[in-house]
Amino acid sequence: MTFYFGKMLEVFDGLIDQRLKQRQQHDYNSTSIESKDVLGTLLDIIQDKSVEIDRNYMKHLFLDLFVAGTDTTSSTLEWAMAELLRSPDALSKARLELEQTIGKGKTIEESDITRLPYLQAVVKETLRLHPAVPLLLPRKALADVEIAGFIVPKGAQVFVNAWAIGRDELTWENPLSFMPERFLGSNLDFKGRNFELIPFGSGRRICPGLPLAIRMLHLMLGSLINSFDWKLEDENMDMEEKFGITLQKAQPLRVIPVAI
Ligand code: HEM
Repeated sequence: MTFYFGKMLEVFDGLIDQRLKQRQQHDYNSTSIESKDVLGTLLDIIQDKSVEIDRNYMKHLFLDLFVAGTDTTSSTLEWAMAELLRSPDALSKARLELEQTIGKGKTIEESDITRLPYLQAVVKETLRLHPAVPLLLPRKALADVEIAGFIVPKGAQVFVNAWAIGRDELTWENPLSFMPERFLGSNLDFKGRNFELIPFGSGRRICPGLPLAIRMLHLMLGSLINSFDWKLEDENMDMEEKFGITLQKAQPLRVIPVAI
């Protein structure tokens, strides 16, 4: 792990050097896509506000964003595809909605997402059953606290089991079934206000990548469904989970895209 982190830090170093060089060139375009990404924004802040941001901090910020943002988003997408391929009815509904709203095979734009309630419900249902960070990030009690008759002593490490909350039969009807319909016409979402669905956590340490992750998930999932038909390599797909900091599929999803 340390080896890979070291390699990534080297890559970031190279990118920062390259970008600094570009910005010194006369034809540097301050409105280009690159200048608006995280690195461009940080360099703008340093330049415009004359603040010093240590290069080492910058590299470790990028490392945080990569580590926190890649496996989480890709495994959620994998679970969403796996669930849809096991639920032909849900897949047909998602596909029909895309066809009718944006047109078969067309590329999805960010602005289309609000017009795709079924796709949004599929993403919510996937995050309910397969929260990528199942125990959120650990907390530490600052003082003795009593919750529901239990004392959590000062200094105790506390995990919040978002995975179990999403499968609680007192809250969810048929908790183990993949039913995106349960979210249609409901205001319940994953932005930290509804404690029955907290795949991104809640409160001041809620996932800062939520807005990006959500856009990416809808765009990627919608594009995959709208651009191809999909065939499972093995009809008896295994849905076992591999437990870890992130919740992965134990057996990677293997599917064959078929041209539409
Ligand atoms: C489906 C995708 C994602 C899920 C399910 C997810 C989930 C989470 C969760 C549960 C936490 C801990 C929150 C808590 O304990 O209350 C977290 C923290 C974090 N996430 Fe995400 N995340 C996702 C994508 C991303 C992306 C795309 C980024 C950035 C590009 C990101 C950056 C972070 C960072 C930096 C933290 C630590 C925040 C802190 O400690 O204050 N995440 N995420």
